[in-house]
Amino acid sequence: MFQFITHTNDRYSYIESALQALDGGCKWIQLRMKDATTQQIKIAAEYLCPVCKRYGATLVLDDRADLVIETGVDGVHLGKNDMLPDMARQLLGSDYIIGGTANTFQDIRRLVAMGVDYIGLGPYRYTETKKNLSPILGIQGYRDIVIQCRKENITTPIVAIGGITADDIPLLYNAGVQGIALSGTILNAPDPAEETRNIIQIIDRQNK
Ligand SMILES: Cc1ncc(COP(=O)(O)OP(=O)(O)O)c(N)n1
Ligand SMILES: Cc1ncsc1CCOP(=O)(O)O
Ligand SMILES: [Mg+2]
Repeated sequence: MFQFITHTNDRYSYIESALQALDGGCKWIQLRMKDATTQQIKIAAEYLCPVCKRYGATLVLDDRADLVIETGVDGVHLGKNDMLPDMARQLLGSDYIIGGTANTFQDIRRLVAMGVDYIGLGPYRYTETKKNLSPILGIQGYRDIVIQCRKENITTPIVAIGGITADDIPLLYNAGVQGIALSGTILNAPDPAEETRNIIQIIDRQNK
């Protein structure tokens, strides 16, 4: 599992960042547009929906469960300040993907009880991409939390996030996560589509 989280810099808009990742073979985009208006998010989501379908990629929105059905995306990623996942499930039903953010094992327990499809666990390390970061987990944090999940037979996929680069991926998979979410390391690479290809190869090797 590899999710690209959209961002913007002096070279790429949010939409262009998604197009770079799609060109590189990414099959799962999260449209995250912090500080954008509802109208801007809707326009970007409605543009990316058919593009992602052409690429055979899944598209989820960050935060905005309320816009999922009307924009036609595949689901939503919810943080602690967003709609509760069980409320989102009531709104969306079982055909949509709902992800939730965790920083601790207790967060994971709560999210699993609310029926999320996957968990974004982080941050792995410091990142400029998100303000008000939760405490950094580091590799030992992931190892400890994965062990606790196994003890309680929690099998919801865990996606590591936060300041992750290509070099970190084998270590994180060895710690027991099932997926990786990336933004900056792709967007800031000299050739983001090429970096996406490189990362997909690394992840494929972990899954063999
Ligand atoms: C895969 C994934 N994991 C965690 C997050 C963080 O979500 P959230 O805590 O809601 O913070 P914002 O992204 O909304 O700033 C995520 N977006 N994706
Ligand atoms: C959205 C989010 N949530 C925790 S860290 C993060 C940012 C991930 O982006 P990057 O890969 O650039 O650190
Ligand atoms: Mg959020």
